[in-house]
Amino acid sequence: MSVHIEAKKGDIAETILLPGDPLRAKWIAETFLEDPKCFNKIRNMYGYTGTYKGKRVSVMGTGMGVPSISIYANELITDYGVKNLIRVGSAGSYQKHIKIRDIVLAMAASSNSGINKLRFGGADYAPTASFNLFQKALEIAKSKDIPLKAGNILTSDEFYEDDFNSYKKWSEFGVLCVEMETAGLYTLAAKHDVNALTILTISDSLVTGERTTSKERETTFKDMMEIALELA
Ligand SMILES: O=P(O)(O)O[C@H]1O[C@H](CO)[C@@H](O)[C@H]1O
Ligand SMILES: O=c1cc[nH]c(=O)[nH]1
Repeated sequence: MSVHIEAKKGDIAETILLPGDPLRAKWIAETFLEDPKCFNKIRNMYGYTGTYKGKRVSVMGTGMGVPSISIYANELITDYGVKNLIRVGSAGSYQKHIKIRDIVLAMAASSNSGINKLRFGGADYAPTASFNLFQKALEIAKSKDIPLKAGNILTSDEFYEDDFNSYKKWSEFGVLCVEMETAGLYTLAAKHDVNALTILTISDSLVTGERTTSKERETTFKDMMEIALELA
């Protein structure tokens, strides 16, 4: 048992899927895993381990934002020996060509979070995806005919910005979309020499103001989940 996870050693698989929402973790476990067993309920941050096509895989919520995912990623890696951390999240598009329901692989994560400035004494660190997971995700998507976009994303500390138009600076420099955890996840994976990849489904667009309905989100999330589970 660690501070925020009540699982016993060995309860968590080497590969884990990490949605922000603990209820999405429960839905993934109940929808896709065989024989899922719940290993965590502390703070209602549900975690499950089951099998997918005969392989052991876990899924657990991370909460929202870099501080929250950093707590769970730290404990999963150092207390439970997790080696592959695959974030499955939603994101807001910053580009005209990144449409609602598109799937985006985060090659790198820019950030307005202060955590790496603190860590690196004011210098910039570039958190990047693990090459082997990234390459495998491309192959899986190709074999399943699932179109993908990939590039730099923004990990933001804010969901509600004071200045709505501030996204345009990131957009001008090629950032594809915004979410709130990946820079923290990629940095910790690098520190501990494990693998991490973020797969995102576009749930809304800052460019057009469109939003997906709950039903649409559920079905498009399925494509993202299939890529993530095949990676496991
Ligand atoms: O859908 P999830 O994985 O929670 O990801 C996105 O949604 C939340 C904001 O609504 C943030 O956690 C953001 O990163
Ligand atoms: O962090 C997020 C996630 C989805 N949509 C956004 O605009 N921001």
